Amino acid sequence: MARIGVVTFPGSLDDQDAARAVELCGAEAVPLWHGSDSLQAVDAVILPGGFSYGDYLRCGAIARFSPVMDQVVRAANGGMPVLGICNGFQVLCESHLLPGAMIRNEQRHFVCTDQRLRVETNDTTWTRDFGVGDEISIVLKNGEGNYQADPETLQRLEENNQVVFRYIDGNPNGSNHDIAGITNERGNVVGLMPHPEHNVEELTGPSLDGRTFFSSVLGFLAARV
Ligand SMILES: NC(=O)CC[C@H](N)C(=O)O
Repeated sequence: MARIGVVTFPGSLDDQDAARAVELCGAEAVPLWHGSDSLQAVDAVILPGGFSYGDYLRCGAIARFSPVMDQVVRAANGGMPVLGICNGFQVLCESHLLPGAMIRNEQRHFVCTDQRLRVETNDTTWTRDFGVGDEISIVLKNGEGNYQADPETLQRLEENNQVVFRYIDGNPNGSNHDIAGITNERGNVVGLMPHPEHNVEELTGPSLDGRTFFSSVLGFLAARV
């Protein structure tokens, strides 16, 4: 059975939900403490949502220096699948595994909503089971989700097909190019502001679109063995 590591930083909020989603989708969730310098032989890593280190400084700016992140960066650069959800996406940007940065939402309010997204590429480890152009609904809940990058970076992301998700039916936070999620050039590292781990069960609905992230990575790992 595939082993998916879920990192817990001080202030992580959604690590338990991410672990539950991993198990519902048929893998073993392996808890990884932020102070550990071992990834415990996991096959993939999820950096979950929350308020790591209390969101002091920019969100994710302190978590980046957690000992476990040295291992995550090394593994990601070696091709391991890594998914950063919301605060996890912020940590991936702060760690320079993904380009750009997040600033406060344009309207200066915390946003909590069922957000419509368009899938822009399925050429990543975490989106291979989606169709390009699929429109999905995933929970969005953050205060610092306004994705910013310089014009050259935005152009490179667009030209390389590294924009993975775009907000549709309105931009909720002012993100450049309506960007909700991006990937690295290799497609193994994906970060997004919405929370797929909250869209995996009928009970909490409204969609089950989050499951496709987990089926995607599990399919990738199964094909690799
Ligand atoms: N849900 C989250 O992960 C929130 C991330 C971060 N604390 C923010 O408000 O932007």
